[in-house]
Amino acid sequence: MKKMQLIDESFLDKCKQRFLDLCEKKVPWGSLTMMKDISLSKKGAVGEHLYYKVQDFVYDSVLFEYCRHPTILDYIECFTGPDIMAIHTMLINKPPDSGSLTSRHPLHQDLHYFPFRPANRIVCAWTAMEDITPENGCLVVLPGSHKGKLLQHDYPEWENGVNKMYHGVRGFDDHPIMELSMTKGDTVFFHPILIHGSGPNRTQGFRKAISCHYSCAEMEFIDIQGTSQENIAKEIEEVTKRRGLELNFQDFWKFRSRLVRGQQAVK
Ligand SMILES: O=C(O)CCC(=O)C(=O)O
Ligand SMILES: [Fe+2]
Repeated sequence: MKKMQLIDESFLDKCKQRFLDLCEKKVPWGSLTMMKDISLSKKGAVGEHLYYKVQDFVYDSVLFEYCRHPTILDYIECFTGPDIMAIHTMLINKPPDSGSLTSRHPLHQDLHYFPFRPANRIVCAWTAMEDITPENGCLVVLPGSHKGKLLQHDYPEWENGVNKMYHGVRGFDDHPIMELSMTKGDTVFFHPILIHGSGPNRTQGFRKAISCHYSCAEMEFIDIQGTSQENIAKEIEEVTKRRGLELNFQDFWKFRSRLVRGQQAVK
């Protein structure tokens, strides 16, 4: 589902400024995660040219307003019901590609990252923070793929390396894809099984989008042992350990989610 100019431009400009302030360390990072592009990092890029993502902004006073946007939540409620958690937050910046094509995002299903179900009660809102086209790396989707199953994900074998956590599915490169050109403020809502990704940014400008995954408050956490999600669980647990948190995959997701409407589930 795509909604035209759902979010107003001045709010998106505020988010952009927040991102720039974070890149330049003008505001403390706190519990935010700032991620560096692997090839731009090797080339010595800094600031907006280096960071491709800020995650975990549910406690950031500026960016969290996106997750609580009343119009977005009215659409989200159709999928989740009245008690809504923001579970995964990202502002994705695509700096001009260094020529190594690391600004691509491989085709994937977001459910790969989530140890809770049911999938039909999870939905992503993704808003273009500027005009986004095939040239600067728009979203690409495989229409109808949300009716499929969760597939095996691994790091793609790209010549110049792959950014952290960019796992992808294999065998879909020849499938017909749909490119989602969007103007600033346009928002897409999509299912966590939908196969999607994004192309490289071949322009000299930046491409930014802000997104939040939501779920109903009463999700069931699942044991992913013996499933295709073991590899991402292991990777996430290693990262949290390095940060001194020692959270398991399930607790990691509980820790970073926040109620945005209705009531928290009591368990
Ligand atoms: O904004 C993009 O390029 C796609 C991001 C995405 O699908 C993700 O991080 O899961
Ligand atoms: Fe995704």
